[in-house]
Parts: sequence; structure tokens; C-alpha cells
Amino acid sequence: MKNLAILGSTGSIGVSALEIVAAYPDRYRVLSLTAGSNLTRLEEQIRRFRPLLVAVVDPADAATLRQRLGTEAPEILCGVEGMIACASLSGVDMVLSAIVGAAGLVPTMAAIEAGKDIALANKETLVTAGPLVMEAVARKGVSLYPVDSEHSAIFQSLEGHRRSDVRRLILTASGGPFRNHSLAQLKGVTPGDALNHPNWSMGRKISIDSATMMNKGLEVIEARWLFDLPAERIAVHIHPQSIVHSMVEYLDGSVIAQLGIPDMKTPIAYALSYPERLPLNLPPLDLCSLGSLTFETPDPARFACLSLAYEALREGGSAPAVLNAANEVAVEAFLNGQIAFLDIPVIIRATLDSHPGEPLSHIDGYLRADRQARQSARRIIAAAH
Ligand SMILES: NC(=O)C1=CN([C@@H]2O[C@H](COP(=O)(O)OP(=O)(O)OC[C@H]3O[C@@H](n4cnc5c(N)ncnc54)[C@H](OP(=O)(O)O)[C@@H]3O)[C@@H](O)[C@H]2O)C=CC1
Ligand SMILES: CC(=O)[C@@H](O)[C@H](O)COP(=O)(O)O
Ligand SMILES: [Mn+2]
Repeated sequence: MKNLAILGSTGSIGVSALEIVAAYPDRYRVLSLTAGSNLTRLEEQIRRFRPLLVAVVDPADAATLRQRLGTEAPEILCGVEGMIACASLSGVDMVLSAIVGAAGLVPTMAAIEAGKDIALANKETLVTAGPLVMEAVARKGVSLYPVDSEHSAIFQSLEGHRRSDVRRLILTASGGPFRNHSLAQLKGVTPGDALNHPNWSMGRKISIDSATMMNKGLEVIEARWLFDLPAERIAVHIHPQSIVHSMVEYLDGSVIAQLGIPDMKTPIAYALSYPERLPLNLPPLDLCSLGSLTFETPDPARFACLSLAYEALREGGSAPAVLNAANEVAVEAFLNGQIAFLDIPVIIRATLDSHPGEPLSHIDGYLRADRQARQSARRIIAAAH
């Protein structure tokens, strides 16, 4: 029996993970759950999975939940302290980190420091503080399993091979809903258009990131830390079908890829059950019906966010944290109708320019860079709109 903490249980990844838990009650037990503000979904999850400890962001939501659950209520905490308590709860073997955004950093670090193995969906944690996270993982001797589909594919494509034989990683990108849009067309796209991902059903923030291709930029940075390779050895190919989830190219020219239908249950289950593979009730991949798999080079003029991410990764220090924070603020502003789609990279560029990169070592430094970049991005938006 593996005891789990699920951080971000009410989100797209959290819900898929709980479907796997429900299918394998003899393998997994949920000891703690965290959510933001979706109390209805969280209440259902508590009644179904009976965790010992739960955390939500807001104290008033914690009180509401206690009242709704009455005698069935577990211990319910709130705020970052509550998230930390859930992540480091005694008896938990593995923490699924699936909060969205840099809000996942502190709970994920708490889990690592408490010696928990990590199944990592929350890429912003590694983007913001990759060196800090990887140092803690090594020092505590915990295992970090990627959940992000591309990184799971790379992890699987590296199995049984020598790291010294790797030439480069090739991340695939769907190209999102605007793959064939011209710059003129991109000017007018709405949040509704941008949320309409062609292949994946995901949370709102990552869906916008896919539309700008910042998602792939964040994933390049994530891959840099997970697999310890520099930016110039991590390439991106557009692959509109999202069937080849990513590839590893070896020194002899061999390319090893992982393929599958686009369903996050596969990488989530692999991270939870590694090294075993669980039977999942998913439709098989039917390559003959698909007919063809295609690949293209990303266009930096239309998808400027991808180049910004490479630039921040090469600069290092605080730059990736600033990039991530500015992106989170810009995506929120786009979703709220405050800015246009093409303003997203402009705001990130301006925020990066207003924050000279600085070397960071302690978590407080990363959190300060994140906080200050958010303030700058908000100021830039307010001044321009
Ligand atoms: N969805 C996917 O297919 C994939 C997602 N990922 C990554 O996984 C992570 C989660 O994505 P996804 O599930 O799509 O996101 P969702 O928006 O669907 O879910 C996010 C979760 O985080 C909670 N949350 C939001 N803000 C906070 C906060 N400030 N503090 C604590 N909890 C918070 C939400 O709570 P509530 O809803 O209750 O407010 C929800 O449980 C992201 O980092 C994403 O990039 C990676 C690969 C694929
Ligand atoms: C499912 C997953 O891992 C997402 O990160 C996905 O890759 C998003 O699609 P894009 O390739 O369009 O960014
Ligand atoms: Mn991905």
C-alpha cells in the first residue's frame, strides 16, 4: 500500500490521479488532499477518499468545509502552512505535486525536506527554483518522478540507456489552438479561443500557456533540471497529433520515443506505480487509423514566449523565476480580459528587462524574485492599459 498526499486534488491532474486511486484501492490510500477554492469538488473527494488531513487556501473556506462535513470532517487546515502540513504529513510515502503555478514551490519543497518521494506535475516549481529543488532531492535521497507528459516520455526513453550516450532531448509540442494562425489573426483571439486546446483537456493556466507556447518554454527549463542537460541540447519539435510525447536522441543517431494517446492518466499512473505499469482502461493507440504523424519547426515570430524561456534559462539565476512569475500575471490578465493575447510576451519581456538577473541560493531569494516580478508585471500592465 502506497500512502499519497495529493496537492491540487481538485484540478485536472488531481482529479485524474484520484480516478487511478479509485481504480486501485488495494495499492493506494489518500492521507492528505489540498485544494484552492473548489469546495464542492473537495467535499466530494473527502467523502469518497477519507483523507486524514486537508488544506484549502482561505480560512473562511476551511470553516465552511468543516461545517458542511460535520462529524465526517477530517482535520482541515488553511493557507501555506496547511499545504506544508499536508505535504509533509507523517506516513505519506509519495506526494503528487499538482498545484498550478509557483504556489506549488513551498509545499513541494516541504515534501522533499520531509523525505517524501515526489510525482511532479507542477512544472512551475522547477522553472522557478530548479537548482534549489534538485539540490534538495539529491541531499534527501528522494525520488522525483515526472508527471508532465513530455518528461515522462523522456524518463521512459532514457530507461536502460547510459546518460553519457544522450546527444539531445526532443520535446514535442502540439502547437496549441493557434498553430496555423498568422500574427494578424493572433491579435484578435479571445480567452475562449485560447482555452480550446486541440488535444488535451487541462486547467486554464496551462491551456493558455500551450496557446502561447510558453508551456513548451517552461518544459524546456523543467527538462534542463530533471535531466541535467543544457539548453542547447534540448530541442522542440511541433507535432500536432500529440501522439509522440517526446524523444531522446543518442550519439549513434538512434531516437527513442514514447507514444500513446493524449491522456494524462498514463504518465500520472507511471509516476505513481514506477517501475510497474498499471493496466488503465484507456482506448488503445491506433496508428493505422491515425495514418500519419507530422513534425514542424516552431515559429519564433508568432510564439515569442518560447524564445523568452530559452533566454531566461541561458541567463540563469533569478531570470527563470521572473519569467514564470511574469507569465502567471500576464496569463491571469489575459483571462480577465485586461490584456490581449499578443501582450503576454510583451509583458514578460518588459518584466525580465526590469529585473537584472541575480544569483540565488536560498528559497527566500527565489520567493523574493517571484514576488517582485509579479509586482513589476502588474505595474507594467496597469501603466499600459
Ligand atoms: N492538466 C494537465 O494535463 C497537465 C498539467 N500539468 C501541470 O500540473 C499543474 C496542475 O495543472 P492543472 O491540473 O491543469 O491545473 P488546474 O487549474 O486544473 O488545478 C490546479 C489545482 O491547484 C489548486 N490551486 C490553485 N491555486 C492554488 C493556490 N494558490 N494554492 C493552493 N492550491 C491552488 C486548484 O484548486 P481549486 O481548483 O480548488 O481552486 C487545483 O486543485 C500545473 O503546474 C500544470 O502546468 C502538467 C502537464 C499536464
Ligand atoms: C499534457 C501535457 O503534458 C501538456 O503540457 C501538453 O503538452 C500541453 O500541450 P502543448 O504541447 O500544446 O503545450
Ligand atoms: Mn507537458
